[in-house]
Amino acid sequence: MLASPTARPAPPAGIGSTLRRLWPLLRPHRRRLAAGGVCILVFVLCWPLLAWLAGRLIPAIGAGNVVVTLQTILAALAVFVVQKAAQFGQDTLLAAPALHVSQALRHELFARLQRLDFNALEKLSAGDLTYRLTEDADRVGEVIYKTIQDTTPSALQLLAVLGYMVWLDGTLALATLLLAPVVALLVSGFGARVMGAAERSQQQVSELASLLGEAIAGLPLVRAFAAEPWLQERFDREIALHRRARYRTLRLLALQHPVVGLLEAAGILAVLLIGAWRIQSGDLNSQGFSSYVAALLMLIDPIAHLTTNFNEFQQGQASLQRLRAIELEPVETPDRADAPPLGPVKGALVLEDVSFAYSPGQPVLHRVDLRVHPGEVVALVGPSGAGKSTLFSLLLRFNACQQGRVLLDGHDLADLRSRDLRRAVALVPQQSSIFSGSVAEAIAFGREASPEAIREAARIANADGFVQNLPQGYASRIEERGSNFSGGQLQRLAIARAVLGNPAVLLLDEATSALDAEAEEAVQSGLEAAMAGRTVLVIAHRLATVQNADRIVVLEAGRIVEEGSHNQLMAQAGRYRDLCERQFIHLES
Ligand SMILES: Nc1ncnc2c1ncn2[C@@H]1O[C@H](COP(=O)(O)OP(=O)(O)OP(=O)(O)O)[C@@H](O)[C@H]1O
Repeated sequence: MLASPTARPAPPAGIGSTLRRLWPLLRPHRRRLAAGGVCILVFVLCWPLLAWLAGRLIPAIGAGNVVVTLQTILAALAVFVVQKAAQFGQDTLLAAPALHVSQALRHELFARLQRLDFNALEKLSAGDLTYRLTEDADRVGEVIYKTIQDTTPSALQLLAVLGYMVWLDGTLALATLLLAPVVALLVSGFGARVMGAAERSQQQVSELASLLGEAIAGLPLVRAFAAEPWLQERFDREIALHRRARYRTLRLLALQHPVVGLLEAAGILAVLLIGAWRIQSGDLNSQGFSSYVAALLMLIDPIAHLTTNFNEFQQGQASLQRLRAIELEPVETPDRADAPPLGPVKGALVLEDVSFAYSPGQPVLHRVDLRVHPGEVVALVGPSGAGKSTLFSLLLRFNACQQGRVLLDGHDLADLRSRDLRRAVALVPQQSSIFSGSVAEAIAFGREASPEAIREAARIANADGFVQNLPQGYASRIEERGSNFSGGQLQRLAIARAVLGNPAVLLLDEATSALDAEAEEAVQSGLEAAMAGRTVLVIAHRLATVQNADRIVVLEAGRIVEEGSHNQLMAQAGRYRDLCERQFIHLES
């Protein structure tokens, strides 16, 4: 029952490919980015200026020179005001593009999800996908924001301050710089390990989300089977795995901060020693050295930011990779560029020598030939796994047959625009999944429809009566999974949704769930009205539909084994009669 597979992993992405992936999303915001860039520049250039002022200030304080001290403090204050204003500009100007990018990323991914190949989609877990589109997308957005608004200024600050230090005293700067590669190596080494650990921990959360998705949907069933301890144990196992994976990441991060911090402290102490030697040998004066130390202290902040951001960048890359994995899943075959629009449809369906397999070498439909005339009602019956739902999936072009052709009014379905096809062929699924929202929205389901058209569809489906009796009529809210409506009411809404666009063909997957006699009668009367004047293919479970159908087609192991009216097939004493006797014997008698 639980946890379907997660999307396959994408190959590892480097920083370059990450930026290449994100740049098209950033491009529309280049003006704001440029303005933000100017603010960053002002912000960054203020640092060497402040270091220079510190060089003047510290000796002036030491000499008790109040005038110079006051002048320098006022100048520093002015620089701080400019710098903080630039920082505000940079943060506000760059926040919008960063947020837009994460929104665009989510939009693209959701659009991709809507186009995914049905088989690929069915194999993916809803919980895992939800996690990717929420948490992973959020993390990527956060990294984009940080990279633009924090990492870039920090890196530039580092460069500007280092440049100033080299200008002050090359030898001292060289000694300082010798430490930098050691720090950089350690940081990047840690980064790679943090990324690996983060990926494992995110994968674990995904699996947790898959389990939760299934658990929440199946909670009534779990309770009915008293399987709570089993599910709890399974959940506990997942959260323990998650805790362990998360702990590994946190331990790495915990180790990284003191190691980098220690290196920095040792570096500063070494610089102080070398500074004393430079002053002694007369190569540097105390003002220059004060300035140098101030600049050195100004390096700590950007290094700390860069280290943290680098880790977050690595974690963000793990998330981006998980998002990219969705992009690698196959999508539905797009419509042919020259697909002609489908005019008015009569509803003639033809399956010509159709064979289909989900996996190579395991055919589910074998050389099926079927002709359904406009307005005809054909019931599909057959044992479980015979291929009835698969046949429906071909008629909606959720799947394409590997051999033969499926035609609607003489047009090969492969040549039609999927949107046209799905407007002409409407589905009433077995489980009437209705989206939350108002009743009118649930019937319209994204299509332009006047209130009258919606009401008319509901009237046909025998739903208008009960909807009118709701306190807010068609504006009444349907909760998630239709929990505030009865099974029969939801089925009638699903019928209304199907007939709204006046489709020529109706595919009915009759609900097998037991409705009470009254609800069943209400649904049945809705169905009969909906079927009038349309070609109907029905996966039949109700005896009434089977008996009233113009033709009954018996499918077995992917082949049509019998065809005819109820009476003809009963007279034949073949598979159909056998099925009837087994399934409906009490009704027959
Ligand atoms: N997405 C899929 N991937 C692989 N195999 C599938 C998939 N869907 C269905 N099958 C297989 O194809 C065969 C036909 O399944 P199908 O759902 O079409 O049968 P059915 O007649 O509708 O059964 P039921 O009455 O139980 O719904 C079964 O063996 C099933 O296991």
